[in-house]
Amino acid sequence: MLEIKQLKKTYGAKTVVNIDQLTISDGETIGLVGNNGAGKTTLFRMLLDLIRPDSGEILSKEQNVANNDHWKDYTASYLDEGFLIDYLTPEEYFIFIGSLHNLSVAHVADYLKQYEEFFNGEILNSRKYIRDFSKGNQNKIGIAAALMQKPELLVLDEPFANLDPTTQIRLKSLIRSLKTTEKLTTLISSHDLNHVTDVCDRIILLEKGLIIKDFYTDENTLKELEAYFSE
Ligand SMILES: Nc1ncnc2c1ncn2[C@@H]1O[C@H](COP(=O)(O)OP(=O)(O)OP(=O)(O)O)[C@@H](O)[C@H]1O
Repeated sequence: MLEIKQLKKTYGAKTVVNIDQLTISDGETIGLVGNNGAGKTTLFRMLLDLIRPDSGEILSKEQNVANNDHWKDYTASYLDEGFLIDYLTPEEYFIFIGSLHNLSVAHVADYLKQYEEFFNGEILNSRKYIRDFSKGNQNKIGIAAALMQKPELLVLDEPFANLDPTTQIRLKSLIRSLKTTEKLTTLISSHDLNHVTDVCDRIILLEKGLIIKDFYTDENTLKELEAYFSE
């Protein structure tokens, strides 16, 4: 699905992403971990062509994301509330996103039914603008909207942050079920080592833009990561 080659991004004198080679296969659920400033969001932003690398490339289905738009047909993402439209209600936003994917209002309403539990009664029919929702509820809106296009690749930046424990657990079930039913490839950055090792089958550890570890999760992964981060 993805191939990263000699990717570098610098800000001033500081190299914030420096990845020589990385391949991500179809259907993998990848957890990107690393302390503040490790380069996780910068990597995601380059993957979504929101910023350009200084050198190197990111190939999605063998095509450079910086040179063509094909990846947009099958890639969904929610990085932060900048992806939302503040002055719309959630319903208006979902209908707008649906229209981008040629979905009718009725289709969108039908799609949203499956998120009833995930929304926990707090999102729909609330007569509030998106800007007036809590950060956690904004996350839920962004994630549900991202999934509307039935993506093959999903990119989520710290999706567990600001979610209540019940929704964190529901989000993990959602990610697992999309992996099984849709063979979705997912990239998640997270500071929550527990959740990320629980839901991901592969962990990539970034430090100062470099990949320090890249391994498949097993029953020892959480302990190994905790040991690494407590050094
Ligand atoms: N536009 C920018 N201008 C200058 N420096 C930047 C810019 N964007 C990011 N950086 C720097 O790049 C480094 C990596 O930032 P990034 O946000 O990718 O880290 P992160 O791993 O996502 O961190 P966090 O866990 O805190 O979200 C940081 O040192 C940050 O200050």
